[in-house]
Amino acid sequence: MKSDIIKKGIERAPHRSLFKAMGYTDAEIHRPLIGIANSANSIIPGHVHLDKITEAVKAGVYMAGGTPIEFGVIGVCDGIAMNHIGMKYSLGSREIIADSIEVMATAHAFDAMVMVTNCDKIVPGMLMAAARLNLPSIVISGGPMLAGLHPKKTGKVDLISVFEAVGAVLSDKMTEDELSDIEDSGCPTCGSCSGMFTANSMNCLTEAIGMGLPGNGTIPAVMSARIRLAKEAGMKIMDLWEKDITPSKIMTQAAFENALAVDMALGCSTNTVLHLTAIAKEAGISMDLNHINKVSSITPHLCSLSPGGKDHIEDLNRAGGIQAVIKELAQAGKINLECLTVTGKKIGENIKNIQVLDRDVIRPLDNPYHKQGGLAVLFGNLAPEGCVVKQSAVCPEMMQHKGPARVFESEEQASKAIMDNQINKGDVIVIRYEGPMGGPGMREMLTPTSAIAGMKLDAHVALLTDGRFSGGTRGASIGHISPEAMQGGPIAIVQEGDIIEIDIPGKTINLSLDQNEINSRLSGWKPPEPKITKGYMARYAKNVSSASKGAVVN
Ligand SMILES: CC(C)(O)[C@@H](O)C(=O)O
Ligand SMILES: [Mg+2]
Repeated sequence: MKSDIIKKGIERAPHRSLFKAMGYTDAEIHRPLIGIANSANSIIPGHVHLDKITEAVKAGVYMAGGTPIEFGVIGVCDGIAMNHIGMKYSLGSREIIADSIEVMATAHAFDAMVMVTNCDKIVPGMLMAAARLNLPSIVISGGPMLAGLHPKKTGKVDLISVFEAVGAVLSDKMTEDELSDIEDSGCPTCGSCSGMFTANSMNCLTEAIGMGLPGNGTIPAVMSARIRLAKEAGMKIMDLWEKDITPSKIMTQAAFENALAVDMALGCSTNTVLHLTAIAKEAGISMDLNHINKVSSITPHLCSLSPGGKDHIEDLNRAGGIQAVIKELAQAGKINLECLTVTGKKIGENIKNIQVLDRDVIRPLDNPYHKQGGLAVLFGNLAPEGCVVKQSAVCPEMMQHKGPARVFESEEQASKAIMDNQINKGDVIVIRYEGPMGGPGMREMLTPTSAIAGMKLDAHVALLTDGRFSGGTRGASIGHISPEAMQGGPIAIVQEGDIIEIDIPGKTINLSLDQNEINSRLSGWKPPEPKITKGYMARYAKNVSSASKGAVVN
């Protein structure tokens, strides 16, 4: 047993004595030690109940003959960090999460791991740790929040309704009283925000890649089935430990392909591109942006989920969840059924008796919501290394667009201009120096994109940035422009009024300037002073890679 190194033999009496100080019995010490990475806190709605999930996981581990050992993991609420300096610290928390789990598992010689997670950076951080440590591991999420019901109108509301309502109030399309109704009803329970935003995107892909049990992506946080799933995760980890089923046997190249196909069918967050790339790197697998277009071109978009569509994760769960989406894709040969999963079985066996239960929530492949998948990667003289858009949430009018650049050096400047009604129909808003190095931290910008949607400008205005977006962002919002401005990418030399041409079906994004002009402007460019000069983000900015490589810290 790996943990023998801390508990076996005469020399380890002091170590055992320390375990005994905590109340562990000899019997418990002699069993496999299962590290439980618990990211509970009282600042993320998706994490407030994770102590309950952890308790259930521990019960499962005990039932199956192991000893659970819990430790804490940090987590940022992107919603609360949104639109201020706090968001600069969010993406980088992913690496702290991965590193801190590596430290805890290695220092204490755990035999296997259960990762208790839910929200945006905690899921990928934990998957990165799982790949790096390569100990038998299961990821169990706290589950999605239910959608809210508007108290006075028919229809569902969610966190994005609240963000968009702000834009509606500022453009006199809604009263403050109605905003307050939506504020009170948009987030009705604990759990990760209820649409196909980043947290749920990553929880669903965890299931698709084989690292979460069936149901992990979609069973709502408030359902008792979620507690039962957590107990099963606790029991199952003992099975994986006995059979030595490690992440490297699950997160293979083929498993990443499966995850990408599910990503395209669901219409996941643009952030999945960053996170899958970063997890693949830890797993020793290469994932380049061109590949996303290849998968997207052959994988239809089957589910119409918020922010682009009408449904929420609770509807997807009712329709059969991720296993049903996998089944639908598998019937057309778009899934590798041989991939091993944390059930201890192959995907093909997991989906044997699965059925799609609602054909409007999970459409058949021959009648999809869109012929292509949720994401597109565009290339051109403005983004030589690529940029990402959630094409399934772009209005048809904006799939091809040409307009004058409106240039802003930060999210704050752009948000102010939008809220002060200084943006005209046809404009292409450019927000730069918000990249991984320049931000630093590649802020997610839900406030300006939601204001545009709430003001009903999303059929007329595009927004480009070297920063990133929320999974809740809709409209022609094109992020991750690489190389970023701070690294001398061409986005740095765009001037007010330059014409920008966007062609999402053609996968191109270009500045209507000849290359000599671009080169001459670039030769006069100098990087601005860093905005954060001390602490974690100053160190992060020095070491972070381009968004096109997953914004990983090398
Ligand atoms: C606040 C949200 C909705 O979680 C957002 O941060 C996302 O990325 O989806
Ligand atoms: Mg987010």
